Amino acid sequence: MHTNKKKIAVVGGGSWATANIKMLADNTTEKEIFWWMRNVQAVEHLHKFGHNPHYLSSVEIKLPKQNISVNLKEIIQHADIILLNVPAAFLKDALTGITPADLAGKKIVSAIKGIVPDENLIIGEFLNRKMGISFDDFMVISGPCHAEEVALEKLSYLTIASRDTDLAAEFAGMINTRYIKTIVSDDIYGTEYGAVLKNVYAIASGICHGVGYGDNFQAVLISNAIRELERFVDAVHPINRDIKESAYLGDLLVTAYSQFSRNRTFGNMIGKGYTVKSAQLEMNMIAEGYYAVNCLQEVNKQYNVDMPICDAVYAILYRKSPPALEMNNLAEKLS
Ligand SMILES: NC(=O)c1ccc[n+]([C@@H]2O[C@H](COP(=O)([O-])OP(=O)(O)OC[C@H]3O[C@@H](n4cnc5c(N)ncnc54)[C@H](O)[C@@H]3O)[C@@H](O)[C@H]2O)c1
Ligand SMILES: O=P(O)(O)OC[C@H](O)CO
Repeated sequence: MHTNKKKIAVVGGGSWATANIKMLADNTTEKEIFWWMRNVQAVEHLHKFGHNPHYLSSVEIKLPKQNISVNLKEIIQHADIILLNVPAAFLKDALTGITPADLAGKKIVSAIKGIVPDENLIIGEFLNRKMGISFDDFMVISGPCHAEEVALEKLSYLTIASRDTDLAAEFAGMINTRYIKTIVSDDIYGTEYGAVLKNVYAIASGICHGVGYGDNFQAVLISNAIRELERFVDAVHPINRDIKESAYLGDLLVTAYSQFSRNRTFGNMIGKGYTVKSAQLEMNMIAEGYYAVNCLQEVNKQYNVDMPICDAVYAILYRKSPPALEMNNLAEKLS
C-alpha cells in the first residue's frame, strides 16, 4: 500500500456495510471513504439525510455526497482498498462489468461470510480464480460482531486475516476504535469457512428452537457444531489453529444465541413451519447460511467430512424434509 492518505471503497448497502462505514469513519487514521450500493433511492436518501434508509438507519453518515454512488466502477477507481460487503449470493451480480484490470494493484478485504453459488468458492478463492486477485493482496474481516451492536458502539472484537499479516495489521489500524478491538490472523481459509459454517449452525439452532427444543439441547447442538466446524476446516486447510479463538468459536456462539442473528431468526421461522420463500420474504435481511449449506454439500464431496448438522439443515431447506423429523434424527447422532 502507498503511505499517503488511504482511499477505501465499501461495496454493499446492507447492515454490515453501514456498520463498516461507521467504524472506518470513527477510526482516527486519516483516510477517504467511498460507498457503493445498488439502490438508487437509498443513495438519494443518504445524500439528502445522511442515513441509510433501510439498514441501521440510526447511524449518521457524514461522507461527502460525491463519495456515495450507484456507479461501482467509478467508486472503486478511486480506491486503494476495496471492502466487499455484498451477500455472497449477489457478489457476481454486483461485480458485473468489473474486470481484473479494474481491481489491479488494489487490496481487497472481504467482510462477506458466504460461498459464491455455482462456483462453490469462498471469497478469497473466487477473487483469486475469477478476478486475478493474489492472496497476498487479500484480507478477510470476521469475528463475533453484529452490525446492530456496532451501531450502539458496544465493545466488539474483529479478526483480520491475511497471508500478509503486516497488511492485515495495517488494515486493523484503520478500523479499531473505542468500541472495536482487532486481532490479526494468517488463517484465511479457516476464518472464511468458519464464518460460513457458523451461519448454517445458527440456522440449525433456530430450527431447533422453532420446533420446540430448549436451551439444554441447543448447548449440545452447538458443542457438536464446533467439532463439526473443526473437522471441516482441518480437512480443507490443515494448519495449527485454536478453534476456541473468537473468529471461530466466538462467531459461532454469537450467531447461535443472539437476538440479532439473521440466520437463527431464519431457522426459527423454518422450525415454526414457514416455507423458505415466506421466511425470506418476511426478513428484510439475508441469511447467508441458506445459500452456503447448498454449496457446502458440493464442496464436501471432495473431503467427505462427517457433517450431520449441515446435512440435516440441507435436507430441511433443499429437500423439504420435515424439520421436526430431521432434528429428531440428528439428535440421535449428537453426543
Ligand atoms: N449484519 C451483520 O451483523 C454482519 C456481520 C458480519 C458479517 N456480515 C456479512 O456481511 C454480508 C452482508 O450482509 P448484511 O448483514 O449487511 O446484509 P443485510 O441482510 O443487512 O442486507 C441485505 C443486503 O443484501 C442486498 N440484497 C438483497 N437482495 C439483493 C439482490 N437480489 N441483489 C443484490 N443485493 C441484494 C441488500 O441490498 C443489502 O445490501 C454477509 O455476507 C453477512 O454474512 C454481516
Ligand atoms: O448472526 P447473523 O446470522 O446475523 O450473522 C451476523 C454476523 O456474522 C455475526 O458475527
